[in-house]
Amino acid sequence: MTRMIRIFDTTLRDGEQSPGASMNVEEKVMVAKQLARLGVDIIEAGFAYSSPGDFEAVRRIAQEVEGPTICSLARARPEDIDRAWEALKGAPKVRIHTFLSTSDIHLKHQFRMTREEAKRRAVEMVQRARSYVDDVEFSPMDASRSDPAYLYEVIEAVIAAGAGTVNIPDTVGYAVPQEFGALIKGICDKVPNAKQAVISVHCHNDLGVAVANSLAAVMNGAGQVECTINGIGERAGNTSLEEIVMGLRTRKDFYQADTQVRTEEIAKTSRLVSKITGMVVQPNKAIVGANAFAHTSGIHQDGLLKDKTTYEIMRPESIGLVESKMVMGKLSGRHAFRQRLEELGYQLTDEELNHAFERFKKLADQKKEIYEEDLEVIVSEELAKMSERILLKSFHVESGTDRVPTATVELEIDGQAVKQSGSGDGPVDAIYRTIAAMTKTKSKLLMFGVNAITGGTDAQGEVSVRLEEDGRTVSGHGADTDIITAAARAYLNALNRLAYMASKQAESQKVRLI
Ligand SMILES: CC(=O)SCCNC(=O)CCNC(=O)[C@H](O)C(C)(C)COP(=O)(O)OP(=O)(O)OC[C@H]1O[C@@H](n2cnc3c(N)ncnc32)[C@H](O)[C@@H]1OP(=O)(O)O
Ligand SMILES: CC(C)C(=O)C(=O)O
Repeated sequence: MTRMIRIFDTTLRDGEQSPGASMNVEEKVMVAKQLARLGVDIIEAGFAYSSPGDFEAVRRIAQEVEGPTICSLARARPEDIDRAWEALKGAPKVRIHTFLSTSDIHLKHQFRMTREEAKRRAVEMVQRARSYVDDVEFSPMDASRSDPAYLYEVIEAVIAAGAGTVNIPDTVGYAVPQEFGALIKGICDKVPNAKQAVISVHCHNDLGVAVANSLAAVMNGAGQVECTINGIGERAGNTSLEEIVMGLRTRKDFYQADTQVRTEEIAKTSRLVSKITGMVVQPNKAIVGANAFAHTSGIHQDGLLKDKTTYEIMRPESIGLVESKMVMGKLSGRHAFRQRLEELGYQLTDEELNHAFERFKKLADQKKEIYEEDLEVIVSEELAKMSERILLKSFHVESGTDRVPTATVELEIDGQAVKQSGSGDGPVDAIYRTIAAMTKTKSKLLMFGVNAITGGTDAQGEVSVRLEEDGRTVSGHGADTDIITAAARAYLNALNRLAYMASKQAESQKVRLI
């Protein structure tokens, strides 16, 4: 049977402990609303005692965010617990999360408390929190470096005092997966009342194993995982929400566990947190990194084109991305090259494709990534070998402040001379409208751009246009010292490409019919 693991998001508390990641109240409310859309079970909205801003953030989130339980952190001190309650009171689903260390290192050097004093304080503060709310969580800070026998004693005592969740933190990221899994198993097996509470885990990533530790904990009985979006948090960060959630969802067969998270909201939430905190997600980050669904090598691209499951264990749509990305570069093969050209609207014969592919490989040796524009230059030069159906013979334009711009154009279309006049809003518009009428094109002009290739008033001007017809998009270029001539050439260049592609498609359909 699949167990449902609670997701406790602490992006707004531990996540905010990342250097430079602090968020203002409005930003925190915005993130919390997105976390609710994501479907997390609990949002740790902040540490109410720590500052007036955090108090206000906890208060606003508790009042305004519907769905998840809203939680405030509080030290094991009466003033912290009282302040947490002040921020949370009146809201429907709230939790107070109090904590105190159990490791001798912390008790001796930071708290200057005996084990007995710490246990008594923990119990008193859980009871105080329970006097305000039903839902109380206790964390024995630095649990993974604590004496297990003493840790079990404290856990038993706080559960008896009313803690419904006991969270086991690997505060300094010291534990490794087998060890941490065994610690959770020890707690579940040896603490007599462990079943009366949810055992949670909170792992830090100092050794890069926060997610692995959390998964090991789930295998050994943990029912809640604390985590942050993009894995942000104190020092090397926390367990990343997207990794734990997708790990459990993708390997439900193995873990027999899942979460209620709406994974389609993951990419959006990751982008929001990154934008607000200014913490850029590394490109190779699992799940949400820019490369997580990008395929570069020819063999992988070929496999994917045949069937996505060959090289993808999750679909990008499952985290809210539109599709996986094939990066065109020196490691790409012919299958992916043809596919990308077809997406751009080019249908090439095998021979044309082979020529273009050779040129593409040469270019890819010189450039890290090949963009659409590079592919278009390669293909257009291949296509330039084709015979042009429409040739410009001459044109004449009249325009001025006191007359309607008119153009007279002479073309050769499939060997036939044609001449026609027309008008427009300006000299270029007059020429374009006249050519469109002469060629009977149904194409739409998507883009028109002018660039000076050299400086001065005698500069060579380059015009680029982009046309769309029947789902095919092409660009056309024309250069001349006369900008109107350059514009006419660019338009005809694009029209010739559209005509060529339409004829290629018609040919391939004919072949298929035969
Ligand atoms: C593992 C974690 O991530 S825990 C969460 C960490 N987050 C933060 O610290 C962010 C918010 N913190 C703050 O704004 C401040 O530290 C405050 C407002 C909480 C306290 O500020 P100050 O009163 O100036 O104390 P300061 O931060 O210098 O020292 C911490 C004090 O809290 C005590 N303390 C720390 N944790 C706890 C705890 N869980 N329970 C009881 N007392 C604690 C320390 O022993 C120390 O007490 P002392 O002054 O008697 O020596
Ligand atoms: C407050 C606790 C859960 C914590 O953040 C830690 O120990 O890292």
